[in-house]
Amino acid sequence: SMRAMVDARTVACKTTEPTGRTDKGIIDTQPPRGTRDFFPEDMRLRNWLFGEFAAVSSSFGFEQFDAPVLESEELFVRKAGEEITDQLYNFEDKGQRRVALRPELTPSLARLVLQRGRTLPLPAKWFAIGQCWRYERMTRGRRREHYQWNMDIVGVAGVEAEAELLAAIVLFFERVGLSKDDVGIKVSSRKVLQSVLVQYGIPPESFARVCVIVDKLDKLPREKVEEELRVLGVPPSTIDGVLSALSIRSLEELSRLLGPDSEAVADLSRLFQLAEGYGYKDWLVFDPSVVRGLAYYTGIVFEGFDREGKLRAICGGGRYDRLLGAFGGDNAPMAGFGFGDAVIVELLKEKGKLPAPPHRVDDVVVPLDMALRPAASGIAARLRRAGRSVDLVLENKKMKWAFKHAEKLNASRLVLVGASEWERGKVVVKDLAKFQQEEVPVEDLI
Ligand SMILES: OCc1cccc(Br)n1
Repeated sequence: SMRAMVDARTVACKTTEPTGRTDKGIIDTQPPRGTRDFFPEDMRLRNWLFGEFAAVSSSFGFEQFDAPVLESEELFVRKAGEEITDQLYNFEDKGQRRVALRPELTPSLARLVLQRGRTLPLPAKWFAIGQCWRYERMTRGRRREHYQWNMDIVGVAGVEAEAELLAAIVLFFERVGLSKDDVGIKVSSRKVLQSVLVQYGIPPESFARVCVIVDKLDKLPREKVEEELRVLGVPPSTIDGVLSALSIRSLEELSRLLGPDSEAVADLSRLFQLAEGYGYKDWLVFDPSVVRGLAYYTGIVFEGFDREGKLRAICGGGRYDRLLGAFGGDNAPMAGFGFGDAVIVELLKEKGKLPAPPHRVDDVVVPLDMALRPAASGIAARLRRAGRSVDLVLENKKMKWAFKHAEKLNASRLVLVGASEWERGKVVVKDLAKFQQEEVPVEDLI
């Protein structure tokens, strides 16, 4: 067949020329480095996952938004040494504009909020599911794109916003069959680190960079982190203070360290109290070593993790009250999270809970001879108008083939359009689940 020939010739050709064409003229059928194709079976899983994201978002009354994958580079240029901006997929376009493929959705959200300005009714509860990009040297062979679900609340200063966002994450986990024994959510506040740095006299303008470096503690050896902090002018004595604060594991201890009127303690205590109300307190783990790697977080931060500790963070988020100001606008309180499409699939696979949604149709319609093809097309049209999914057999096939085809498509019914029945204004409907058939007048067919 054509396909076999193409495959054989593709295999036979060793390398592709820079144009992507082999010396035999076949294009490279692989997707660009670091990207994925979604064949139908992959798309069915993706549609299932995104369907769960959207269902949770709407059960929280959130509205969906989107923005271009391509954004002005200035949206993402931050001087805090984040991995996400170091790996920006940026370039100059043919109009000499500095542009970038978005590495995250939050800056676009901020841009839309600024675009609406005071006309935006607050609180705004928006969600998005969008493809995000990074340009990573392929030495690490990691992906360069993923899809991320975001939920954000604009205009709520209290930790009630974070509690609501955490509730959405918990509901998602429950919906996909994961329990608090499978996953948890580490919660802290950047105000912990902030107050420690103030105690050690570190200037506030270093705060974002210190957070980005401290976030690497679970990725880099400690001396590497200490080295990066030292380069930033954070003396070793401060580092010890910071690291000891991050090893605290209870709010009582934190309160002793930071004092009774610490904002961090107040925020976290309130958050755990709300979590009790929602009923997801047991999903939370107070862990001040969680700072997250995005420069703009200012308060509560959190990240979902697998209790077996085999995988990277499942999701992450927090409060970022100063992002609009960083874009030159008036600040508004904001909190949100990002939830990628990769780790969750790995985790569900591990847990044997990854669905494999089958392709199916309601009806297969088969004309039993060529002259009845227009009639069969009319039957298919009628069924489709009634909302049924219909596979109309487009070539002249025998009954035996039609049966096998209907089974492959997990069809509920096989509708046969045959000459003798058609003369009487009827078609034969075989119920493939109950192994019974009946003659149905066309006007009664749905
Ligand atoms: O989570 C960091 C990230 C950003 C963009 C693309 C990919 Br893949 N990963």
